[in-house]
Amino acid sequence: MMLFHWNSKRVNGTLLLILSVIALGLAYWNEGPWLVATPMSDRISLAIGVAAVYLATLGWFLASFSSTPSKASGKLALQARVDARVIYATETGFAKELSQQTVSRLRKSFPNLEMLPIDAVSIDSLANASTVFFIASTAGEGEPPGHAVDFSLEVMGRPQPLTSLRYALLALGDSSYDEYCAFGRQLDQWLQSSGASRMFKTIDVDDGDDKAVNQWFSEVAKIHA
Ligand SMILES: Cc1cc2nc3c(=O)[nH]c(=O)nc-3n(C[C@H](O)[C@H](O)[C@H](O)COP(=O)(O)O)c2cc1C
Repeated sequence: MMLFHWNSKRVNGTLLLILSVIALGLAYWNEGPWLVATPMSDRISLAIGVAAVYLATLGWFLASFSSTPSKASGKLALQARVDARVIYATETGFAKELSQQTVSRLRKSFPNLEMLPIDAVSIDSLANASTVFFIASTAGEGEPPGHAVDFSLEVMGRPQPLTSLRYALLALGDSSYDEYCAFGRQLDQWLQSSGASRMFKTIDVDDGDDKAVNQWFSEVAKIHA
């Protein structure tokens, strides 16, 4: 379900709309020729008063939508912000196995971490996630695993708005194939073109290489909500 979020654009837009309605109302009220003269001092005081009320209202409005959450709502807000996932794309199961191990190592830092196969991921759920750990293998001749084909065509078909997403990627492959880690690389490129930020350099795993897998776990251990 999409929730309505008050961001600065919406706040500014709402204020502009309110001010435009007020301006139209005042224009109607002031029909007839406009008086061009130096305002009297009581008018100047009134204008300063109105400006002060406007600024105070604006300050209150912005503060109420962007301030630190109260204790009661803090837990909920934190959970919404730290929406972390481990997403895997696998042909023969290795990426899923590594995902399970990744989840158990990250559980303390990300209590609400979710593990998902890539075919269960929509662009909305990615855009709403703060942190994603991808583990993706390559199949065929440089192709995505079978359950990742729809995602690669439909979601990765063009850059998406993922600027608030940070990610890490473990690309599984075998350098004896011409298209080494091709799907992992496509995924990485697409995430970059979508504005997501890489938390650390993408790690390639050549034919299950333990050293690369251990490097992944040590990098992952440094990541916190
Ligand atoms: C039929 C087949 C095709 C593969 N094609 C590629 C490939 O094109 N490029 C590559 O880097 N690795 C390729 N691999 C290697 C796998 O990506 C690698 O073994 C990986 O660890 C498998 O992970 P998974 O079990 O999660 O699918 C292929 C493996 C198989 C069995």
